[in-house]
Amino acid sequence: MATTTNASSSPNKVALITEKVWQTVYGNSWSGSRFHQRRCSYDSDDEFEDCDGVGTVQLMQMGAERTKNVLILMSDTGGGHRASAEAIRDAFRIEFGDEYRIFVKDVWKEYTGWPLNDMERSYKFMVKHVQLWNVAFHSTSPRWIHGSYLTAIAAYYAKEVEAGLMEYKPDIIISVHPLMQHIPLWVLKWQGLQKKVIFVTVITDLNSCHPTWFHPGVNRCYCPSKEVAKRALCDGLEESQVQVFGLPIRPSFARAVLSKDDLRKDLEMDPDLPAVLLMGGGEGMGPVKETAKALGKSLYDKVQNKPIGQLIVICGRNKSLATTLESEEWKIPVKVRGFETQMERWMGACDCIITKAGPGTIAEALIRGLPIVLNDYIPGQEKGNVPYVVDNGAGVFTRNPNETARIVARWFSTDTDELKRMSKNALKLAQPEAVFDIVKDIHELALQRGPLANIPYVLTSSFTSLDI
Ligand SMILES: CCCCC/C=C\C/C=C\CCCCCCCC(=O)OC[C@H](CO[C@@H]1O[C@H](CO)[C@H](O)[C@H](O)[C@H]1O)OC(=O)CCCCCCC/C=C\C/C=C\CCCCC
Ligand SMILES: O=c1ccn([C@@H]2O[C@H](COP(=O)(O)OP(=O)(O)O)[C@@H](O)[C@H]2O)c(=O)[nH]1
Repeated sequence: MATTTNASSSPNKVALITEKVWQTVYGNSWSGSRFHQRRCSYDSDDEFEDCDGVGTVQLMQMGAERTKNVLILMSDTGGGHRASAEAIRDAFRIEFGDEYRIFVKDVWKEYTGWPLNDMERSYKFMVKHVQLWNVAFHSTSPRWIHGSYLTAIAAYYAKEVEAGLMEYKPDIIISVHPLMQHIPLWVLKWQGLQKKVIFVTVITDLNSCHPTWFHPGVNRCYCPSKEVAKRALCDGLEESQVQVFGLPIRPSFARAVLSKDDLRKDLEMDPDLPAVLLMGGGEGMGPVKETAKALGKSLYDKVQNKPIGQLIVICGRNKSLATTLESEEWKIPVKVRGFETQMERWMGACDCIITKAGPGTIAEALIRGLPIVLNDYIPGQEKGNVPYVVDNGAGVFTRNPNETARIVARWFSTDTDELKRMSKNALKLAQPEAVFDIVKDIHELALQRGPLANIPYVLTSSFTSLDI
C-alpha cells in the first residue's frame, strides 16, 4: 500500500502533492474545481477536518486497487437521517477498513441556495405548526406534484449540485433522505454517469413514508420493513431493486456488550430503582415537559414516602426544554441531559422508554429490548410507526401525559409481567445486523461492477433535458 502523510507536518507541500495525485487520478478537470479548493483549504485545522480526510487519503490511490469514494447524502431534518448515515459509515469502516472512503454530507446545505439550503429550519417550523406539515406532506405525495417541484429546483441548482457531487467524486452514492433521489440522479444522467456510479437509497422510515423515497432509477432501495417494501413495489420499483434488511442503527448498539449495572454506575444513576428514559427525537419534540412532570408525581409513593422509579430526560438540541426541566424540584431521582452522543449507554441503563414515534429511536429501543410508550407522532411519515410498535406488542400509544405516567408507574409496580412481555416482543422485532447487511450488499454491487473505473466527473456546460 502506498504511504499516507500527516497533513499537519507540512501543509503546503502536502497540498501540492495531493493536487498532483488528484490530477493523475482524475485528470485536469479536478484542478479547475473552485469548490474543492474552497472546502479543502489547508489554512486551518478546522477546515481540514471538514474535508473528512479528502487531502491526505488521496495518496493511497496510487495503489493498484483505488480506495472507493462513498458519498452519503443526508440532512439534519430531525436526528434520524444523520444517525443512519453515521451508522452506515461506521459499518463500512468495521467491515471493509480503508477499502472505502466515506463522506457524510448535506450537499444541499453546502452548495445550493434557498430553499434547499434551509431545509432544517423550514422543517422545524413546519413540524411545529403540525397542520402545515400535514398539508405539505400529503399534497406533495402525487408524483406529478413532487416531480414538478423537484424538476424546477433541479434546473435551478443543477450546477451547484453537480459541483457538490464532483468534490467527492463518488463511486457510490447513498441517499438516506427522501428529497435526495431525484436531483442527484438527474445530475448523474447529465454527466453520463448513471451506469458508472452506484446509487442506492436507504429508507429511514419504518412504515408510512413519502413517495419521494421511491425512485425507479436507483440500483437498490433498502427498505426497513416489509410494509415499506410493499409501498416501493406499488410505486413502480422492481423486485430486484428492493431489499429488506431493517433500519440502519449505529454499530455501537449492535456490537457493544453492556451490563446494566456497570452503565448505571458510570452514568451515576440509582443502582436499584427501575428507570424510564424520556425523549423526543434529536430536537426534543413532543410533550416531554408535561410528561416529565407527571412522572415526577406518579413515580413517587406517597404512602411509603419514597420513589418507585427514576427518570432520565434526554432533551436533544432543545436547550430551553433542558433549562426548564433543570430548574424543577423533583421528589424522584431525575437526570436532565442535552444532546447525547452515546444513546446506547442511556438506553442500556433504562427499563423502558417514552418517545415520539421517531423511527431511529424506535429501532434503537427495540435492539435494547425496551418497552415503548409512544406519546406523539409527526403526521405523514411517523403515523405508521404507531401500529408497527403497538400491533407487534412492543409498546403502547397515548398522547395523554398523565396516562403515560400511570402506565410507567404500573409497569414499575403491579404489572412487571407486562413490562417483561413487551421487552421480549421488542427484541423479536429488533434488527441489529441490518446496517451490516446493507453495507455488505452495497459491497456486492460494487464487486459486480468490477474494478471501479476512475469516474470522469466534469462540469457540464449545458443542461437540456429535465426528465426526472
Ligand atoms: C399543491 C400544494 C403544495 C403545497 C406544498 C407547498 C410547498 C412545498 C413545501 C414543502 C415540501 C414538503 C416536502 C414533503 C416531502 C417530505 C418527504 C418526507 O418524508 O420528509 C421527511 C423529512 C424529515 O423526516 C424526518 O426523518 C426521520 C427519519 O429518520 C423521521 O422520519 C422523522 O420522523 C422525520 O422527522 O422531511 C424533510 O426533509 C422536510 C424537508 C422540508 C423542506 C421544506 C422546504 C420548503 C420550501 C420549498 C419546497 C422546496 C423543496 C421541497 C420539494 C418538494 C417536493 C416534495
Ligand atoms: O440526544 C440525542 C437525541 C437523539 N439522538 C438520536 O437521534 C435520532 C432520532 O431519530 P428519530 O428518527 O427517532 O427522530 P427525528 O429526530 O429524526 O425526528 C436517534 O437515532 C437518536 O438516538 C441522539 O443521538 N442524541
